[in-house]
Amino acid sequence: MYAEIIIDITHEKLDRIFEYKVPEELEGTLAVGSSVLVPFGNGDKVRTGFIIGFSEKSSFDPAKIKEIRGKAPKSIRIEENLVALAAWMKEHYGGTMIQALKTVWPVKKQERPKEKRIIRRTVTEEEGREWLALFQRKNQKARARLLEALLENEELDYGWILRKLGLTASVVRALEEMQILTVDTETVWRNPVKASEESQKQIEYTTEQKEAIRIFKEDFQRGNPGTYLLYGVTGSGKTEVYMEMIRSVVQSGRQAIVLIPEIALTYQTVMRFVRVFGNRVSIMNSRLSAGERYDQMMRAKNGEIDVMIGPRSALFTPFEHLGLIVIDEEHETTYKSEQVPRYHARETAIERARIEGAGVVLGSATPSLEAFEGCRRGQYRLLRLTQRVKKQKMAEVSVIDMRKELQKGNRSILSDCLREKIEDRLKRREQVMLFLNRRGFAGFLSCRSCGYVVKCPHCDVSLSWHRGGRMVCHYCGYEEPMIHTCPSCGSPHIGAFKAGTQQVEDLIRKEFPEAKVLRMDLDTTRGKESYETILSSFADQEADILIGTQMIVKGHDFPNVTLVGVLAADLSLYISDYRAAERTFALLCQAAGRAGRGDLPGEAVIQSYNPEHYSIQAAARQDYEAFFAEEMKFRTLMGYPPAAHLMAVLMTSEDEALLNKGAYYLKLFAGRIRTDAGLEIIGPASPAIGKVKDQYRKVLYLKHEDYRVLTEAKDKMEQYIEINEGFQNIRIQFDFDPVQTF
Ligand SMILES: Nc1ncnc2c1ncn2[C@@H]1O[C@H](COP(=O)(O)OP(=O)(O)OP(=O)(O)O)[C@@H](O)[C@H]1O
Ligand SMILES: [Zn+2]
Ligand SMILES: [Zn+2]
Repeated sequence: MYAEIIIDITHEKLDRIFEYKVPEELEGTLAVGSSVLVPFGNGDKVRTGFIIGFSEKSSFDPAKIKEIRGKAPKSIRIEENLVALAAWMKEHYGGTMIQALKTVWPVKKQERPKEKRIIRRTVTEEEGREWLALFQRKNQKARARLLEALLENEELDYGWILRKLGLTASVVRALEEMQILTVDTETVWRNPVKASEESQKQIEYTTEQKEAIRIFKEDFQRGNPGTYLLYGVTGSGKTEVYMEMIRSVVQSGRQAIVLIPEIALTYQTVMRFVRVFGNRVSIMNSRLSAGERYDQMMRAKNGEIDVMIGPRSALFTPFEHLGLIVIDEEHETTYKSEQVPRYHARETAIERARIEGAGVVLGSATPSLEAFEGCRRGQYRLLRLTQRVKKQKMAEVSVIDMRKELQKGNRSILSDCLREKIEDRLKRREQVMLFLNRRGFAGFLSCRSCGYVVKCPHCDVSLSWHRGGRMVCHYCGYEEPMIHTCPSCGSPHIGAFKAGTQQVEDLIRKEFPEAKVLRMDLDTTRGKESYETILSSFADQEADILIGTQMIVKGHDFPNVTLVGVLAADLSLYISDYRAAERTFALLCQAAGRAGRGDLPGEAVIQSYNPEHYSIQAAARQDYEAFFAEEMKFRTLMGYPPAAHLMAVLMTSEDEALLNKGAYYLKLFAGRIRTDAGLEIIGPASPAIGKVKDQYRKVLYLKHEDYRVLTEAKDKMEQYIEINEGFQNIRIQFDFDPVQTF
């Protein structure tokens, strides 16, 4: 018997299957996904490898095939289904098989769970009392204290009781030798979710909710759930629908994964699930330690939980009988991985569900073009929630032309209209959210006399002005003190002109000194808990105005918010990215959706320098379908996803001349791959950011309607790079249907 093995080394040249003989004594104990020790390379150094298949016959001379040395110690087998998923990911997104395996099974073997020691009384109560009397007679106080505690509780936590009673380990050992107690070591699967006392409130589903639930349940019970898009306006009760679907999945003995963008993975959201599923729910997020993540994986594998909630990587939770994957806010760009393999969680979830016979529910108020187009093509089933649960009206939206404000002589970042409405809300003691599409105190620094922009010497991006008089690079962290004269022309008129959240806060405090203001952005939420603290104090109405970046528009329910202001709505339109309009539309709708979720009607004010743009117009009317129609025309015309597929080939090197040469030859090669199929090649271009951490970057884009033509091109390019010495000092990555520009 022979095993097909992937060696645990990330190196493109070793990205192939190696055959090893399975020794007789190991036959039957190894399976696909097992990790083993094998001799490899010069001097037969022992390496770890993963088994991805078996064969009866070898394709090489059996005499030359080496033998597996043994199982890798303390290793846990990767589920066979996840090995299959990894193979699909490698094929679909590029990268090596070992990178794909490590993506679906991110647990490193040294991440052992915490161990807990427990002391148990082994004698009866009566015997115990006799021993106690003996210790007291002999004046052995420490022994007596421990035994007294054990007579009250048959089981005690070792560390805790020693600390509490001020005992040493030798006391425990003495009683252990007398066979009064035993010390057992147990593995504790740490649970980050603490089940709450609050019980779940009873709700009567709306007609639309019932219909969505019914359709899913029927398909699921028939054994062929597919992919659904739950397209529901903000506040329409999508989360309740997911929970009901999950309940039916769990009742039939299967498990569910709920993906939520990290930013929206709040205590509020998690508790809603805990109220329904108790301690059968777990979460996975980046704030958990490696050990805690391991524990959650093991709890899932051991069948101790039914529901896993988490960001993108929770998709790989090793459930035994997966029944449903929910992707909330499916349009979010964070569902695309920025590490090789650059997978998209939506596509990967659909593939995992296909392998395991599970269903996928995508939910959004502003679906991605991919999801809505998928429904139009009949690949996904559309489930609609058109009404908010309590029939609250959607916020009334007004668009303010900021160019006209300037003409009127208003140079402030607040339009007159928004200022008046804020005043009004403060009087009525209702809450306001102000949303700014940017991070930090200010944007770039430029010279008003000559136009010079201060840039990072390593990254080719502009430096940002931070409080305390420093200029900071947001890509690499480079800092220097603020300059006061222009290095190019010597003019003193150099400074920061774009507004940031901190500047908005300063302005609001000045204009509305009586208002209590909170600010939430990356700078104020660094600490572990501060994000929750800010949100809950705003929810408890301890502040009147919340100012923030995109993180405040995500999925929070603040019933007393009746006004949402969007400052500089179009900033995200100027990013050179084919998804800029889609992102702008989604952000504006989500922002407007924060207003009027309680009993009071809501209003939103969108300030823009480009108010005619269709994404802003459609967002003002909250008209997704109008936006979709307009945007699809653009994507079709330009051959962008989802109308066609796009593959970015990102090349980086420290050596600029070598990179330019490599990019030239790679393009030449790409042009010869499929001359018949109309493969379009764009570039090589210098990305918007031409240099990061002293690495130069170039990018090629390949476009085609058929995804398979692109994966074929990727395979050929990989082969070309591998045999070509010239590419040794150039790093190359592939990105399919990228969600960002390089
Ligand atoms: N049928 C219902 N009856 C009463 N309350 C409901 C019903 N469905 C949902 N709710 C409540 O309405 C609020 C909004 O619902 P939910 O959070 O599920 O909506 P959503 O569509 O996920 O919201 P969003 O995407 O805007 O964050 C929640 O407090 C939820 O408990
Ligand atoms: Zn200047
Ligand atoms: Zn930098």
